[in-house]
Amino acid sequence: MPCSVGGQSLKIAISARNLRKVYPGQPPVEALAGVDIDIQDNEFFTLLGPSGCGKTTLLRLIAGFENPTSGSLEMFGDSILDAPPHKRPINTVFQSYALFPHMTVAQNIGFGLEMLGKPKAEIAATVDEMMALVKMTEMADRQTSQISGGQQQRVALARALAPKPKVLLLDEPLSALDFKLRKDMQLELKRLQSETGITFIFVTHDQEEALTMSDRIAVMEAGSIRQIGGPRDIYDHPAERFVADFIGDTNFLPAEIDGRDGTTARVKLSSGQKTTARMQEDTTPSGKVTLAVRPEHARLVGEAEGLLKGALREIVYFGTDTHFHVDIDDGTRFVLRQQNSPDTEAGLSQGDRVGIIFGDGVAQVLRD
Ligand SMILES: Nc1ncnc2c1ncn2[C@@H]1O[C@H](COP(=O)(O)OP(=O)(O)OP(=O)(O)O)[C@@H](O)[C@H]1O
Repeated sequence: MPCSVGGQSLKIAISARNLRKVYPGQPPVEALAGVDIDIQDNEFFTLLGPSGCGKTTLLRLIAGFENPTSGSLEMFGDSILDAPPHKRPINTVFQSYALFPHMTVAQNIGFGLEMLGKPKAEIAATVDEMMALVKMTEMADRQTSQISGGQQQRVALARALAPKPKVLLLDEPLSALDFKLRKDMQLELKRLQSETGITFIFVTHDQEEALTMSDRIAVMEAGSIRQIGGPRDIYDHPAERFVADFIGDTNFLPAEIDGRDGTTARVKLSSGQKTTARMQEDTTPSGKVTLAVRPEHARLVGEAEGLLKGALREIVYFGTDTHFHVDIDDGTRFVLRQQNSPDTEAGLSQGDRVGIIFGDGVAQVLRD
């Protein structure tokens, strides 16, 4: 199913409409509550959300390990609901790599191809290609019980990529790795995706991981998708309180809508000062609203210049940056994060009256 974004024709790899999954039980669990999603061919797409929000269920429906209760699910324009898992050009990498410990690296990578009955020469060529791709050629003859966790992860990836699936599903594949290895593998996965051109659908509950790796992110909560967008879009312009809260730290401010021009709203803050804020195209807020402002997007100034005014409550030094906690006069707490330089904090102490400013369009109007 082609569609057009910015004049470019894009193919949709996976498309779901009103996809529901209810697990039977007492009471039944609605794991997906009507999901609409279009995942483009060749993109690194991430499903992000807290534990139990339905990420794995959505992957399992796409893979064919579960059937939906209702709704449609298409791959490149054709329904896949009647296709069993092995007939879908989709492969999955799980959190537990599920490698065969008594087989070598090369045998593990070639195993799926052998099951598919591919000719020996083709298997050998693909295994070589995959080992080079994940940089494991030198370990071809090692048993997978004799390699490290990070290397096992590479082998699991190579094995999943070997049959050249059109879509690769990755269910928290980095969560068993330590911090440093995880960082390295994040970059590695991104490289693998762009080199192979395969659509990656990646599941994580780690917001930083999602922001680092993804072309687009779907933020999920309680079986629903709350927002889909690029990392910057999701971070700088969260559409609702859940997204703003789940991804990074945010200040929430009461305000009143004073007019609108497209996606720009004129707003009046509790101090009576006016500024402009961004809003989603599909919302029509009026009257009292809540704004979100990231701590690093605001600056401390003298009280007279402030859009908001208040008293400095706490100064917390973090090495690279300092957090300033301000009790605003309307009773709310505002936290600012400023990068440290030799003159940061100069002359400021607890109890001082201060002003807070942020640029036009920096604040985001949240959906109710
Ligand atoms: N086989 C099942 N039978 C009954 N309920 C299930 C089953 N699998 C998942 N659930 C429930 O469905 C909801 C969604 O689960 P799912 O595993 O999709 O969430 P998740 O976002 O992947 O969570 P996590 O990050 O913890 O893996 C949860 O409430 C879970 O308890």
